[in-house]
Amino acid sequence: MSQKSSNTHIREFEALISPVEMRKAHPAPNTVIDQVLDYRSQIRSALQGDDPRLLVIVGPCSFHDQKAGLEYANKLNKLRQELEDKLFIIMRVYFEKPRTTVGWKGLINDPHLDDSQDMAAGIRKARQALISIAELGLPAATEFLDPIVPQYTSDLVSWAAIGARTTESQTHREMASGLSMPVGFKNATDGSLDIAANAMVSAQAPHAFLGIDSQGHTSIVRTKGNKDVHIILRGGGGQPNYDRKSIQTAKSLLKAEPNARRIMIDCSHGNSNKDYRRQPEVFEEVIETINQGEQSILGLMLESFLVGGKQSLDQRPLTYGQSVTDGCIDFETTEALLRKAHSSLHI
Ligand SMILES: O=C[C@H](O)[C@H](O)COP(=O)(O)O
Ligand SMILES: C=C(OP(=O)(O)O)C(=O)O
Repeated sequence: MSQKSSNTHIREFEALISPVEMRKAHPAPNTVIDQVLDYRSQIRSALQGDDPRLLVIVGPCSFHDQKAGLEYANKLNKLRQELEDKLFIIMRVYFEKPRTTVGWKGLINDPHLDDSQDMAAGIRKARQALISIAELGLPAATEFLDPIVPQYTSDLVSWAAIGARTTESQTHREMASGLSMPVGFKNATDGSLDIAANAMVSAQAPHAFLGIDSQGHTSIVRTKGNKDVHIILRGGGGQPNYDRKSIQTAKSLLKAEPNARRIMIDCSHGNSNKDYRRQPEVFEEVIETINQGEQSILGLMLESFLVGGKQSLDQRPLTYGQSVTDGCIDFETTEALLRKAHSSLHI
């Protein structure tokens, strides 16, 4: 009898409902879709230098709790409406966490936070959260990690990131070339910018790759290429890269069109040396750089939640509104920072 030679390390396969069935069960109202399309086109204008407002991608490191996430979204949305003449505020609604080794992989992978990995519920919860946030009128930003996921959620996303751990991956560049929204590529965790610059070239080109269609059928996915791409400077290798010299280095590497704004600065991660309390000083220094005439900066990213810091998932009960992944600044600090930037920005 011949021995089985494939799937020897697979425990089980569990079928998932198709993207079209999921979208039917949790439909996005037409008004919401129109708004997503409008937000994407406003981000494109900012990328091209036609809209001078500063993008601020702000919100929890990971979205783990519907109630706290929506409370945060409500507060942020009020601030967004107040400051929208100078700041284009978009909420970080991150459902997928790429880990350095192992750890909780986000709401889509493990929505019950107990290693049961009920991804069917995870995708459903993610979609429900995105609909609720969109219904407030607040644009959503997310990181796409698993190339299957966009078929389930991307209709509700205005801006997407490819993370530092996947920017060099061909699979992620191919996915980005087919995404419908502007995409930012992080520099590598060791600080190198080349992989992000290469990702931007790759994602602008058409590709063909294997994926699923809206019916869930395995398909050859042929993309048109996505011109709406930029770099995200997140620091790395023990060094920050939000200073003027690093911005000049990124500019010469990218050789961007004269008016384009193709650089976003992440105030967290390597730029804060993973100390969330340092995010405000990074943010304020970049605002100062912009006020001194630097025109290539599209926006800033902040990790922020209701309560400052982070907590371990081993701790129960969990503290309401506090990050279960990277440390975040609290909402009060975030609000003060954004108000100050709004009054000091010369745009
Ligand atoms: O933004 C989140 C984390 O920095 C990223 O997912 C890596 O986390 P880890 O190093 O704790 O695994
Ligand atoms: C994982 C993230 O960042 P990075 O890819 O820069 O580590 C993130 O922004 O959540």
